[in-house]
Formats: sequence, C-alpha cells, structure tokens
Amino acid sequence: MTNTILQAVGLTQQYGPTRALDGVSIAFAEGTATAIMGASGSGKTTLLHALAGIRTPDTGTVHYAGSEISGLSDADRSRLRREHFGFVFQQGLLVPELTAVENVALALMLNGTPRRQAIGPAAQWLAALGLAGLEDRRIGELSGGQAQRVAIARAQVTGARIVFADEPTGALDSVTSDEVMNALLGSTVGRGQTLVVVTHDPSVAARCQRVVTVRDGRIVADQPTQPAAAGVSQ
Ligand SMILES: Nc1ncnc2c1ncn2[C@@H]1O[C@H](COP(=O)(O)OP(=O)(O)OP(=O)(O)O)[C@@H](O)[C@H]1O
Repeated sequence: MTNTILQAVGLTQQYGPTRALDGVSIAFAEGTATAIMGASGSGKTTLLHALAGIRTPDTGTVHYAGSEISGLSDADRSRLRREHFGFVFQQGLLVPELTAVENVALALMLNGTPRRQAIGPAAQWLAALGLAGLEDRRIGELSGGQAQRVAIARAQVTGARIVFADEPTGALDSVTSDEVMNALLGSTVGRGQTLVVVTHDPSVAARCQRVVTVRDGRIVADQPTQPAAAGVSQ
C-alpha cells in the first residue's frame, strides 16, 4: 500500500472572470512522479502553486503528510516550503552573482545552516548530479542543462520530500532535456521522494508514472503511463 503524501480536495481559484481552478481534487502517492499536462492557460501552474502552498486557493484544502497546509499562516507556509518542498522552474531562478555551490548552499543557509556547514552538502549534491569540478563557476558560465541541474541540487539539498517542477526542461533541447529529466527523476523518485512536474513535453510526461491532464481548471484525464516508457535512469 502506498502512502498518500499530498492531497487536495475541491480547489477553486477565480481570477476576475477566469476560473483557473474549478473544483480540483487529487492525491499523490509518496515516491511517485506525476506529470501535469494541458493547453496553455488550462490552470497547470495555478494548480502547482496551490498544491505547493505558494498560493492559497479561494476554496478547498491541501493536506501534506496528514496536516492541512491551506490554513497555515503565510510565515508557516513559507517555512514548510523551505524545509519540506523543493522547486525547479523553467528558468532556474538561480542567483547569477553566486557560484554553483553557493546557489545550492543558499537553500540550506535560508533554513539557518551556517555557510561553512552548507557548502559541503551542496558540493555533494552537485557531484551527485554530475557537476563535480563546476562548483565555483557562476551561473552564466554554465550551460542551460548544467544550470538546471544546479537548480535540482538546490531543490534537493534541504532533503525536500516533494519536488515541484514547472516546465523544468522548457528551455532545453531534447538531449539536454533528457539529461535533466534523468537527474530530476534519479534525485527524487530514485530516492523515494515525490515529483510533481508541469510540462508541455510528452517525452517528459512519458518518463513519469502518471499523467494528469487539466482543461479549463478541471482534471479531465488521470492515467498511468505505459510501464515500459516510465522509469528512472541515472
Ligand atoms: N495572477 C493572475 N491574475 C489573473 N489571471 C491569472 C493569474 N494567473 C493565472 N491567470 C489566468 O488563469 C488561467 C490559468 O493560468 P495558469 O498559469 O495556471 O495556466 P497554465 O496552464 O499554467 O498555462 P501555461 O501553460 O501557459 O503556463 C489563465 O487564463 C491565466 O491567464
């Protein structure tokens, strides 16, 4: 029996005349990778933000590891996000003035870890993602795929139990996209953690165990992928 780590019930979100979420209920089993697909404007990012506690929906609840997060104060939700969740976006939102290892260490430092204790684990994560030797490069001195792997290391260094990714391969060519997905899957579901990834790319979705399709703020399909297609390779 798999554990449900995240569960949303009845999420709605209205932006003026636009119903971005229209009664979405969904649960995620721990240790699985789920792709969220759908046309532009269908509500994918709004759903991801509601699930991750970035934004409180108008109505509905989100439970993480059995506790309701939708009712937490902003400060408590921020702490929960920093300590339990990791984020990877299309543009990695890395700090260009800092080096690769400093960007990763920053996630730990924001949680109160002193810099000298943060650098070691940050360097270990970079090495695990194939970036040994590039620790002291600034972000502008890395390729797009390398920078996304720095973002994955930053999302994971705090021990995040769920990684939320929004178009993590959107700016990459197909070979680099595949490498980044290998890194993302290997560092999450490959270690028993959970991945929720918004993507337009069917080849990214095919690497996940489950594909959820959103249209007009509703889930219109929720299906497992072919077992042969899904999978984790390092
Ligand atoms: N802050 C906002 N204010 C007003 N409308 C918004 C806001 N955020 C999103 N919307 C609208 O809500 C709908 C859903 O947006 P959302 O970003 O969730 O879609 P999406 O499926 O992620 O799209 P894309 O694939 O283009 O990123 C869209 O019609 C969008 O214009």
